Amino acid sequence: MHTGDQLCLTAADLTVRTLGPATVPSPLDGSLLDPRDSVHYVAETDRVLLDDTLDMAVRRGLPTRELPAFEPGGPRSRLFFDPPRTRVGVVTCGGLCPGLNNVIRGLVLEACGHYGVASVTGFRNGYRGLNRAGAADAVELTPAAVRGLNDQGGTVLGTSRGGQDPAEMVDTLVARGIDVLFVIGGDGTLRGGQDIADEATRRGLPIAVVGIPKTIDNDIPWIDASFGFQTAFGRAAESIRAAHTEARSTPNGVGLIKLMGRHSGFIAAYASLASEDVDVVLVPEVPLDLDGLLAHLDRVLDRQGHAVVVVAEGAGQELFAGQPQDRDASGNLRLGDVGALLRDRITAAARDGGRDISLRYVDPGYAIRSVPANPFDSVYCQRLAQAAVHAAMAGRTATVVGRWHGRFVHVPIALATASRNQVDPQGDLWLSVLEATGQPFTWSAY
Ligand SMILES: Nc1ncnc2c1ncn2[C@@H]1O[C@H](COP(=O)(O)OP(=O)(O)OP(=O)(O)O)[C@@H](O)[C@H]1O
Ligand SMILES: O=P(O)(O)OC[C@H]1O[C@](O)(CO)[C@@H](O)[C@@H]1O
Ligand SMILES: [Mg+2]
Repeated sequence: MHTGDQLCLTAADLTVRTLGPATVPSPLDGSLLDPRDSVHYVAETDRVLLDDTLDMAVRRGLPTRELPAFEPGGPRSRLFFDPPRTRVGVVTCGGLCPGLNNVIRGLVLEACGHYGVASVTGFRNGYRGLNRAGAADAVELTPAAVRGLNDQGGTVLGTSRGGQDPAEMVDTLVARGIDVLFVIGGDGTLRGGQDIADEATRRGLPIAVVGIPKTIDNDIPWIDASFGFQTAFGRAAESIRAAHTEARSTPNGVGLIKLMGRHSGFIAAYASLASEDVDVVLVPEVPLDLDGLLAHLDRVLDRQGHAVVVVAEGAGQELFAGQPQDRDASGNLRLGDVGALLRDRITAAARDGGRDISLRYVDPGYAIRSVPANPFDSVYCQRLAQAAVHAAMAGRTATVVGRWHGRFVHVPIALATASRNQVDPQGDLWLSVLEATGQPFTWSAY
């Protein structure tokens, strides 16, 4: 995220929607320390500052209380919903991501075990499960039903892409008496959640819609990281290590690894840094000049006898200019296959230059996102789920929970979907990549 984008935000942009006054005492009283002085409860007046450098805060020239800041996540002493009369719904949408099942389990355990809600319904196969026909497949989620889910990749509820009518989805919620809907997904899912929340508000229905940020691409802004991202890049790093071993074991060995990342190159950047032996990282955020890349590779091969190139699937799309662009059911662009293009062009350039290379092309594809969450993500998923239940029970809606600079916060969905988190080519992450790989700042200047 660019500093300039952050400085444009005001306190109003960070204000989350609330369904109404919170008057119901939390049932968490009694299960915790003395509620009068428990550090557990969040003070409603407290905030988590958006800016975490002194210079940024000073540049705003505002009194401290008026600095833009997020509402903190966590349990409130007063709730909007009365737990035993509250019905909860859960849906998972979009591509798979490590930790989906952990979040489902966490939501059920927190909502049932701690708040004692009336029921938790799982809607099957993404937003499709909320349309008239799909609702028939909904399942009851109990603590017993979610036991052991945390060890499994995928989503026990199923998922899908493709739009549904918000009015029909709200009809389903009304028919089933759902008061709180948790939407687990990426930017598309959050936009869908916002539509549902807006439709409910239009009808004067007090239904809370709270998002939990899922996406291996880590492209949701104003959140340190989406869940599953760390597991996914860890898995991707294993593929890079394998490709590196292959490359360095052969004269003029070239390892080419294609990783997911439609518009954001975080997986490629982090997995490459984790592997330490990458010579070139290509991300969607940095324009690619093929001649510059090929010239650089030639020098790397001269110098060390092998080379490792990591390419995010969204990199180098400018090389497909003029070709017809297709979209998936959710409206996401289908990208040109940059991995195959690079494989062919690197091989052809080496042949033309009289160099006999051995290129190994590795595309771990879905293997990085269908695995169970690693320990870090397991903890993160559980804590996000708890934060989501706290937020919803206190009446927050059109809100996504996340962590900002290490603290759990409530982010308005409108803000989380207004832009995309991307690798900043001027930022310190990309600088680390340049330092680790030794690749040039721009290809065209090569
Ligand atoms: N602009 C939008 N408005 C309303 N609903 C949307 C919008 N974009 C996507 N959706 C719906 O949200 C669901 C998930 O969207 P999508 O397939 O883009 O995945 P995602 O949530 O962005 O996750 P990921 O990108 O990690 O796969 C789909 O059912 C889709 O129709
Ligand atoms: O093939 P599918 O399931 O549409 O998913 C592919 C896309 O999903 C993502 O992993 C995001 O979930 C992208 O990086 C990737 O392009
Ligand atoms: Mg998306």
